[in-house]
Amino acid sequence: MISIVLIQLDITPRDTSILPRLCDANYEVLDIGNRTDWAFLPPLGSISTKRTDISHEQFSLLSFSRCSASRRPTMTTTTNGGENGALSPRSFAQQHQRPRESFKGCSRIDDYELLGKLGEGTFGEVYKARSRKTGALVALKKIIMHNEKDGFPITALREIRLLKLLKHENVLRLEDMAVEHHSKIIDKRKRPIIYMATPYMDHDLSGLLDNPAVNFTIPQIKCYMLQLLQGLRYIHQSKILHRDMKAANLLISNKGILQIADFGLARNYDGSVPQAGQGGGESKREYTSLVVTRWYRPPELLLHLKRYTTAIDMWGVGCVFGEMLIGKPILAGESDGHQLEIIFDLVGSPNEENMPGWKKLPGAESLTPRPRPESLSSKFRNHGPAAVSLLKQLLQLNWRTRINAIDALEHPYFKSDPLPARPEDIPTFEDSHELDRRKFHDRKAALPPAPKGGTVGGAFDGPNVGFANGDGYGNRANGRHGGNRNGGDGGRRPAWAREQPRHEHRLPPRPPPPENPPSGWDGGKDQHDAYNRDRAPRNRGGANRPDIDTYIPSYRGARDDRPPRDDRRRRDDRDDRRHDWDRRDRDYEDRSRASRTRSRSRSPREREREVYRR
Ligand SMILES: Nc1ncnc2c1ncn2[C@@H]1O[C@H](COP(=O)(O)OP(=O)(O)OP(=O)(O)O)[C@@H](O)[C@H]1O
Repeated sequence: MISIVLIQLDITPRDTSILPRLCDANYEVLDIGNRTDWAFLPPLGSISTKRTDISHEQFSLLSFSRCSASRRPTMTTTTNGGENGALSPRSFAQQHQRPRESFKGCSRIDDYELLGKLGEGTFGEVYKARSRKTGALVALKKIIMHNEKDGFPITALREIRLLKLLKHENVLRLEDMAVEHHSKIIDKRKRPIIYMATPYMDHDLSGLLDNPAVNFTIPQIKCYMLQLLQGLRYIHQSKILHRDMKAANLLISNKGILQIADFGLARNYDGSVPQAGQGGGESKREYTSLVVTRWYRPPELLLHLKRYTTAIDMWGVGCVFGEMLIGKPILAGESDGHQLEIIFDLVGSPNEENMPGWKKLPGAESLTPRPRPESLSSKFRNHGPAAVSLLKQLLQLNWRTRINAIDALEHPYFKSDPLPARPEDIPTFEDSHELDRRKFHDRKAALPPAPKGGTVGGAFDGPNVGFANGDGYGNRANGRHGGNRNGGDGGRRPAWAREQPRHEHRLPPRPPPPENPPSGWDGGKDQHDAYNRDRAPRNRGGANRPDIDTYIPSYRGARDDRPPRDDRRRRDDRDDRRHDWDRRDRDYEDRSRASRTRSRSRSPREREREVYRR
């Protein structure tokens, strides 16, 4: 399948005949001319894992004004006239090409003033910048090229393509693309760097929850949840799976608006869109199960279901909801096996009743989970029956009946007191992004220790306070409700009836320095910090635990001794898809003999392609 076409040629009658066919196939004609580049963007979902056949230079010619599927023409004529009579293929294409004035190509990086770094992700770094043309604040996401021979990264094309098509208040907008050309003196052979420009958002949810000065109120949580569900309902109705739902991918402005971001793993799906009262339904086809950051990954993906649905994103919404309620991630697994264990601890172990067909899933074959009841109701009881009910429906083991966004929006939780806040009524906060976590951590470390044996904790509580004094979900061991400044009143009123939920220290414990440091390690402080930040928590199961740890995209295999990719070196220790070299190698070692043989016979790039094939 052609992923993107950019052709430079003299137009001949034979050549022009492809134009209407491309229009028919919903390709977007950006420009045609006698001796010029033709640029076509592919229809949604047609991006394959083959070479993108497009260089950065060519890419920078493309136009990035918004398009919509409905605007595209459909051609009913045949290439030699057909129903449209006299219309020649070339005239047809010319009539349907985008107006020339909208074809403006990318901006230059000089059009922006860089103001600082906001985040470092799997696929690039994100900077805060100001447009010199409009004065508007933007976030510039740098697209990193890993293998220049393969052309422009397919993941970035997917993300750009999807963001261009989506238009909703609760979905991040792609406003522009910017190109940075290398200075001729330094290295003019180097490829230009491309950035995606999106409106600047003051916070991401993960950064905001880490900010000790911020305490979410219940109306605020309801307001964010409603916006999240509205955005997701729109995404799912647009036939798109997000596949990386997590707090760090939810951006929030100081106007109280929440937007879903990071479509780097998103793709369109086949089959019908969710219907009210019908959960996520069934999938028509298979996709890769190696998606979603582990802490937000649903049990069916951990058990390698390939016919998954929009329900995978709804599980992530459940995790985010729980995280907002207790102020820290609710399911912080240390490996895939551990992740399943803690899921079963929370929602009960799977059986034919609560997860029909689970035993037949590829990852369940050798699994015999210890039978246990659900503990969610008691762990979240302080947040009220409506919150527990919604959380239970979002965190349902059975993906077929897990609540969908349409029904979740109608849940009584949003209609009971206290009612959701209006976005404009939510207070403003200091900017809080992924990279601010360290700043907040240091600030907390500088605070005086909480009084020994005291019941007042809140922002002064250490990382384990919830578990030491209760169960970490806002319940105290002595049976009283969370006694912090957000929720504690000695148990006289249930926490859910008050406005402030519990908010605890969310940073996971700092792991020890590496025993087998990655190549290039010299033990310097920066390296040490970066390594520790990036490193996933150690496997509690010990060396013999037959546990694997997966996250995609996995670029390095057991036999790959290339240095780690720049963008994988710095990794948030809560999101472990990006690093931990020895663990990833062990992951490959632990896989079945067949897949090991297969993976060793392929280059990391081929493995990466395989991951994205679906
Ligand atoms: N428009 C924006 N405004 C403010 N901050 C942003 C914006 N876009 C991204 N960020 C910050 O950058 C971080 C990483 O962005 P994003 O998730 O899009 O990149 P990524 O490379 O796909 O990351 P990841 O691998 O974590 O999914 C976000 O968590 C957020 O803190």
